[in-house]
Amino acid sequence: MSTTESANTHEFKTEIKELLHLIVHTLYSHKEIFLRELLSNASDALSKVQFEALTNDNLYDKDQPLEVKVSIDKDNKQLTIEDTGIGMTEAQLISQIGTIAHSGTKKFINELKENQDKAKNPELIGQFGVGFYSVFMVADKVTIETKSMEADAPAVRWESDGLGTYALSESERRKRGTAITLHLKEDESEFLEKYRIENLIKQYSNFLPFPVMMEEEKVNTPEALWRRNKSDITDEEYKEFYKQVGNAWDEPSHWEHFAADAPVQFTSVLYVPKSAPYEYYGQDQEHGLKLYVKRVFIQDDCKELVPKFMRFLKGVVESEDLPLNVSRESIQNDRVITKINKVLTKKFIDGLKKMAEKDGDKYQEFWKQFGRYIKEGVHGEMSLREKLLPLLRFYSTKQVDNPTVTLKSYAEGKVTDQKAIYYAVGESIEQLRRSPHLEFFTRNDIEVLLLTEPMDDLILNGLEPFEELKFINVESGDLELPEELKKEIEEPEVSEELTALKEKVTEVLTEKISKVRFSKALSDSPCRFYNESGGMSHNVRKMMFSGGGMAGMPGMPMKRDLELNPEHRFVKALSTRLENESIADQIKLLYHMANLLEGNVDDAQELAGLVLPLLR
Ligand SMILES: Nc1ncnc2c1ncn2[C@@H]1O[C@H](COP(=O)(O)OP(=O)(O)OP(=O)(O)O)[C@@H](O)[C@H]1O
Repeated sequence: MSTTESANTHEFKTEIKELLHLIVHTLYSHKEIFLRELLSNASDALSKVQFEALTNDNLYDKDQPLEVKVSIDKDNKQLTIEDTGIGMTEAQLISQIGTIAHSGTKKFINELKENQDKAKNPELIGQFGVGFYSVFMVADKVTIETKSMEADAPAVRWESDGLGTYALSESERRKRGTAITLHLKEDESEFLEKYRIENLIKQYSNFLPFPVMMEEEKVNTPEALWRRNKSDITDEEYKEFYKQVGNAWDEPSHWEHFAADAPVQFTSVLYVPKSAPYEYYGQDQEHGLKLYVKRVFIQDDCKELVPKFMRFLKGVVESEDLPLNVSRESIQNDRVITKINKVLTKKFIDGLKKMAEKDGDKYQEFWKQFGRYIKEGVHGEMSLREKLLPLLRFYSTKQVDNPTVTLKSYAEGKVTDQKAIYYAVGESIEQLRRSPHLEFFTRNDIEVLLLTEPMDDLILNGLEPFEELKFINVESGDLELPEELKKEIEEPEVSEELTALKEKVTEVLTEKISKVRFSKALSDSPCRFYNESGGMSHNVRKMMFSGGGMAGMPGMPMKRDLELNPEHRFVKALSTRLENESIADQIKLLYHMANLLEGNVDDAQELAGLVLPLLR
């Protein structure tokens, strides 16, 4: 390459500089992970070339054995990891080594800038895989020499001290693949010790599917763990394999290892991680299952192997019944894959059921982390709904410490004539416990399920009755109460003054309220909202109108209905002040009160303006 020094020196992108800063300042207590990251990249590169070899006759250096070599040069303080994988062209080197692969990692880095506490939690950071750049924790200079599998692509050399720039030049390399040489920092000589490197390979990368060689000897055990006999595998081995296959730092909380022969042949190990992925709502959240066919790695995060709500699982599926040349496109409609999906789903759900029966505490932990995924399944997978319903767990007015209530246990505790399963949705259990909506139910000993996810309302609302009990939000205008209790909240006869108050409230709040009613449902609170006219509960409204694409959808009822407690002294007092010149402001305060009691603020400025005079 006849380029000048300045012409082949490139600047890192800002995001890479940020990542480097983060790595050096937060991950130093786990320096050794650089080796795992490099070996995992090498193994991926080997898998890709193995797959390519199936169809590509022009593959460069086709007969190279597929392996990784790790070598130490003590005199020059260098550690080299070399693979015979797919290699990189110059353009690939620039684009792949120069960007952060996972969109989640980018978001995470941004958040870290705002919340430094998170940066102190290496487990959290570990969820993202910092990748290649972890080398700069131990090296002050790194060289990559790489020759792509494309026959006519020249070999390239990349070199950087990790401080802001990297240099590209021509490389002498003739063999296909990539060699990464680390010039170790002064105090990192532990990584020049053969036993140390061997131990790390065994600890983190033992199950890589290709041999990892040191001085002509194989260090790892590249036999596929999932093909071995269950009874021969120790828990430690399963946990190790999880870390490697899931690119994880934590331990799995649960795993299922099974093989099926009919209706389709496959073997799999599925893992449930200890904690849920950092980002639930990310649209592009990855699936964690790898697909192998006849020992050849085909695809990472294969979405078709399980329904979407099971995307938090990590692990491996291998089948003999698929052709080696399956492509991403053909997988989507493949009948074998569909069958595997069915069997995996059933086995997994059965496994959870068993866990719930045998070890309630363990299931609780699972539920706290992954319950929202199961609810998503209940909502989205009609054909699985029946199977998933018994897995649901809830907090309730009678069970505020742990989510232990099932639909079945709820139904068993219903009061005479109860026709519905009542539920309330809010920000937190603490806030819900004090909600005015619950006063009536608590007084009458009717249990109410307490839910805190924005989507919960939509999910329960969409369910068919359970054992003939409909799902009804406590905010609903029609609670379908047992006959005997109906009377209790029927609109009572009230005094003339109160009737006049109702008219005044309707007039003052006409912009925000559709209907006003008196009811004795409330005990301690002066008022609450209910939904009769619009039928949309607070949470659904919030989800639909907050920022999302549905904001301002025409025809969507924005107004709510207001219920007043005729026995409350504040309401009674208001009714005696109808001629007072500040009555409109006082009524507006009533509206704000209903919001505050739900834990919300609507029009904070107006509220502040109304409260200020009271402080004079
Ligand atoms: N040994 C290698 N051979 C070929 N390509 C490589 C090699 N090492 C890295 N790459 C390329 O560089 C990219 C970036 O690697 P990096 O380790 O930073 O992230 P990643 O492996 O994609 O993700 P992760 O964060 O999970 O490690 C890889 O996706 C791959 O395309």
